[in-house]
Amino acid sequence: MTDSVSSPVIVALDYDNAEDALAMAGRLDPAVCRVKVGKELFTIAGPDLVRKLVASGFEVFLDLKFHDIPNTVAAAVRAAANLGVWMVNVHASGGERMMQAARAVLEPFGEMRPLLIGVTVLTSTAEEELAPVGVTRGLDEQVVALAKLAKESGLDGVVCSAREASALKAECGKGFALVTPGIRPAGSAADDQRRIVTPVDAVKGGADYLVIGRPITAAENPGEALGAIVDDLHQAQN
Ligand SMILES: O=C(O)c1cc(=O)[nH]c(=O)n1[C@@H]1O[C@H](COP(=O)(O)O)[C@@H](O)[C@H]1O
Repeated sequence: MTDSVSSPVIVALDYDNAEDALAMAGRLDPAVCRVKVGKELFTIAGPDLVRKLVASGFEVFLDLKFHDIPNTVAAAVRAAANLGVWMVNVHASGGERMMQAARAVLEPFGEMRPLLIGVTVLTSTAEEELAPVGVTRGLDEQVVALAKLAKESGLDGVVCSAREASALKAECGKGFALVTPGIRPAGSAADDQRRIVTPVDAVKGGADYLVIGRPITAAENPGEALGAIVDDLHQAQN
């Protein structure tokens, strides 16, 4: 894990065009936060946009949540590594062979390889939504089981809700990164998220990275919104 960035915040650049994404990145400081490129932006703006963000000094989380046969996922993860991203993710529910293949393909990149992260249960998912898709154990149990599988498959960490962070730290250990979306400063709208936690509580619970989109990008002054979150985190640390 790198500590070249002074806060654990990863700003989700969820835009439908490269110009808006680059404009937002231009208002952020790569020494203070990282940025995330997800499915919509990548589908529209593609690898060029990722290269531009990397070239402007940002550590980029390429959030495409790969889930496919092992060969296809491994090839996609290699392509992401070739873009110079800092973090890339796959769905842990894709299984052990898929995750192992994704991890193996990063070996030749050595220390330059991106962190490989497994998605457990999306933060927009509520407990009652699991049974209809065939998951009969409880949500917390499912998150822990997928995180353990991701760890055994050689991954560097998982995406989970900060609500599950302390249980996962206990199960998976300190060096296993917990990346937590569904972060909402007190008083912000939950939007479509279901398992939300404030930034300070997330870090106190053991989250290593906080993925934050709308509370920053939809704020009247995104720089101030980020600054307020970072200040709260620093105060909570001291
Ligand atoms: O992998 C992710 O980043 C992710 C996983 C998850 O379980 N939940 C989740 O919200 N995300 C992403 O995190 C971001 C959250 O954005 P906001 O809800 O606007 O803060 C979005 O880009 C989501 O795609």
